[in-house]
Amino acid sequence: MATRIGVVGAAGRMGRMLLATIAATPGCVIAGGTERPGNPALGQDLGKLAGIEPAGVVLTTDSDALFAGADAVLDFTAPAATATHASLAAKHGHAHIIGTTGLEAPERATIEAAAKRAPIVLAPNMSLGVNLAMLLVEQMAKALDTDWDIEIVEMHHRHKVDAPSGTALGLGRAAAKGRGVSLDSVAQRSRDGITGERRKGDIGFATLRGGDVVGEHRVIFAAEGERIEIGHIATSRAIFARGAVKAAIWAQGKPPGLYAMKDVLGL
Ligand SMILES: NC(=O)C1=CN([C@@H]2O[C@H](COP(=O)(O)OP(=O)(O)OC[C@H]3O[C@@H](n4cnc5c(N)ncnc54)[C@H](O)[C@@H]3O)[C@@H](O)[C@H]2O)C=CC1
Ligand SMILES: O=C(O)C1=N[C@H](C(=O)O)C[C@H](O)C1
Repeated sequence: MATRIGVVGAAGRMGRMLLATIAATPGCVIAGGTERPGNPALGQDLGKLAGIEPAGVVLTTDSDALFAGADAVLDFTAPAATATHASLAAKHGHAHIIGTTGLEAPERATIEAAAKRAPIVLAPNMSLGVNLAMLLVEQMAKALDTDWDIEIVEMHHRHKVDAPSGTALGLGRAAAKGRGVSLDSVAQRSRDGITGERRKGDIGFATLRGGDVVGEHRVIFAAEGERIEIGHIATSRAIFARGAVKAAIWAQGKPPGLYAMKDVLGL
């Protein structure tokens, strides 16, 4: 039996890439796709929307029906929409794969509650490279003391609405974990004006936005006389889409729970 995978936010940048990736993955079929009311692509064939062969399923606004009929739903939308979708996943007990970033405490709480009734994979970055980098950053932060200043630089396309990126914050959480502290207690999310000297142990973030940059991240460990850098450059959204489809297949038959990409990738 094929794995039936749906996509919410199917007309978005990631949505279209996800549709094409599902169609190209052996053993998977497009179960459906949804968008917000008023989206000009509503009623279009999902294959056509993704620039591939017709899929015989059209774009609708009915996310409830999508969660009812799909084995897994991929969600790269926006925080409020993702919280609503998590409740639908809980209602139907079907897998929910969440890539949406910019989630705040209320949306996270809804997702955690939903994960008691459905398997949910939540990851700010679904690429193998970034998830490996997160593990390396944790190990490095554990090995290096606070004489090594940690700074995280990211750059994304001009349309991105949240900052710092979910991945940058994830890398920051990995570094904080390595140091045995909470990120909230050491994060410097931006700097401006007379900031005073750098506080020892802080983890700093710098955000760049421009053009069509898919996603670039650099974690810098800077000490007196030397510097170590771990970087990742995404040149195609296909890396995120492949990770999401892998997560959807992996989640089949898993008990309800909140999972991370490192569970999916076995890292
Ligand atoms: N975890 C990961 O690996 C990655 C995460 N992202 C994240 O995914 C999200 C989306 O990114 P993009 O595709 O670039 O944005 P986008 O703006 O191109 O697409 C989002 C789509 O979701 C739709 N949407 C919003 N509310 C909806 C609702 N209630 N029902 C159905 N559709 C709805 C929008 O109309 C839009 O088409 C962002 O939070 C981004 O940071 C992006 C790439 C990789
Ligand atoms: O908005 C994007 O495009 C991306 N968002 C994710 C993030 O916030 O980290 C992942 C990726 O870098 C692309």
